[in-house]
Amino acid sequence: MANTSIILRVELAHDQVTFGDVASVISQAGGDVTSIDVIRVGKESSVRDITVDVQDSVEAQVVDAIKALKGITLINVSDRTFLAHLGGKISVQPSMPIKNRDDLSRVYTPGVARVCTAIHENPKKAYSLTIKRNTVAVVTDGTAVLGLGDIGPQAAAPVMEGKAMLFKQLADVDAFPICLDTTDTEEIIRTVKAISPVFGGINLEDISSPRCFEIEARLEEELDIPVFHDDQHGTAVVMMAGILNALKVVDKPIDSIRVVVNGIGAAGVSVCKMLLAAGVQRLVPVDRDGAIVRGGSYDQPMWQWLAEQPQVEAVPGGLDQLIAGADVFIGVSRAGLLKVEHVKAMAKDPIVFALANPQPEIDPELAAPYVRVMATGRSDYPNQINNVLCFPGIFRGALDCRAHRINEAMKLAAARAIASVVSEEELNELYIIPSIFNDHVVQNVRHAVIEAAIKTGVANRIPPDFR
Ligand SMILES: NC(=O)c1ccc[n+]([C@@H]2O[C@H](COP(=O)([O-])OP(=O)(O)OC[C@H]3O[C@@H](n4cnc5c(N)ncnc54)[C@H](O)[C@@H]3O)[C@@H](O)[C@H]2O)c1
Ligand SMILES: O=C(O)C[C@H](O)C(=O)O
Ligand SMILES: [Mg+2]
Repeated sequence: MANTSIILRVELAHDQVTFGDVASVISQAGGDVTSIDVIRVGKESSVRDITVDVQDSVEAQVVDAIKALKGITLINVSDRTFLAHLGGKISVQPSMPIKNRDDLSRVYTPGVARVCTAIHENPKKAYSLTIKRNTVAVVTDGTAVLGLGDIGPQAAAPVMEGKAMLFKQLADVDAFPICLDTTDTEEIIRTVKAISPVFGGINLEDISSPRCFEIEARLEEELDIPVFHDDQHGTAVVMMAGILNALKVVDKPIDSIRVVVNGIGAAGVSVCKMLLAAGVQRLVPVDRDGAIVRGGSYDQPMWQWLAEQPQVEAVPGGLDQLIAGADVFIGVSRAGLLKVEHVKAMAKDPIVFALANPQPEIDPELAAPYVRVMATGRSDYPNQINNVLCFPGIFRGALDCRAHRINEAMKLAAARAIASVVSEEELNELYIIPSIFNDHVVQNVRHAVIEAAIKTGVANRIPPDFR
């Protein structure tokens, strides 16, 4: 289902094959030629780079078809996604060049010592005299990386580097990936606290549940900088923005809908909490062993909390039974768990948010004929519900007002701000959530978050545009 872009470097013997032959073989094998670069042209042969969009499932077929052509030598196949990762995706840039000894004695010893002393005497000066005011640590232990699961800290790094890129490009926040080689709750807490002095905020990422709940709660309590588990709250904020707008499209009030949430891990718990806070009256949380039911008894404290909420249904069962009659399905679980039969059994005008990455709970093309509003976490389909719509703006706002935490009011304000970027006139089934490239998203979220932080007393600084 996923598309990849590959670059084929080929040598064509002019007397045996034409470029037209190559293009038609590629298209017959299921590839789509998107660009051609001439690398070298000789009398007898030429070398070209052919960029081809292919579905993962037919990539090998396209390559084999090219190899089988007479007069073609396949020199190399490169995958543009891998090429984009060569050498990593971020680097550190100094804020000024060191051109002479004078510069050196200012940015380094002996000049730097006076600055160190100033911070030692007044630690708050770290915000004006170091990178602290604009720097966030993206911390993972590699245990719940996208929907890939426990792939370890080293393999998690490309995702964390990607988050750092997005922080910088979208909100000018300097973020740095910290991939920890431990899954021990206490050790993670100790380590994050120990590295925290240089950071203005901590973005926890892809740490599996239930450890993520305690890690976040303890760090929030023990640190005076904001700590935000993106998979929980970033996802819930963006989901809420999407639901607010999707409900307008189908014209159903929030207190009338029945919602099934599949996958009650880091993202799922936070999604459920936000839906309840927003007024959902009928909630069905489902995990791998079936529904978490009202009145049930669970070891996991967050599941136990859910079981005590009056809006959570008491009927046991699995997705197969419980999906019937649901107005909304929210998947934050794994690929392929929602079947077409499930969607067919939902209430009229179903809303399906299949948010597992990189593969959603249902292929949007399969679901399309039966859903009214469909959203996924991916950037290659309409309605991308991804926490990237939240984390850059929410941290931009929190850093700018030096909020010591990111509270519920700030999250709800962020959700409303994201939803409001789509105007009433623009709103439709295929456009319930703005694109991450819409400049208003980060600005609106920042503004709403600062306003909420000031109102709830967590801001330690009033930014100039709020004075
Ligand atoms: N679109 C987004 O912005 C976004 C954000 C966060 C997470 N996600 C996606 O959501 C998924 C979960 O992420 P997480 O961080 O919460 O991970 P997690 O490991 O904390 O939670 C996953 C949960 O799914 C449950 N699960 C597994 N198999 C199941 C099944 N067959 N039926 C029902 N539940 C099942 C697990 O028991 C667990 O509770 C991942 O695919 C991730 O990529 C998407
Ligand atoms: O990384 C993403 O694209 C979203 C989310 O944080 C996830 O874990 O899937
Ligand atoms: Mg994540």
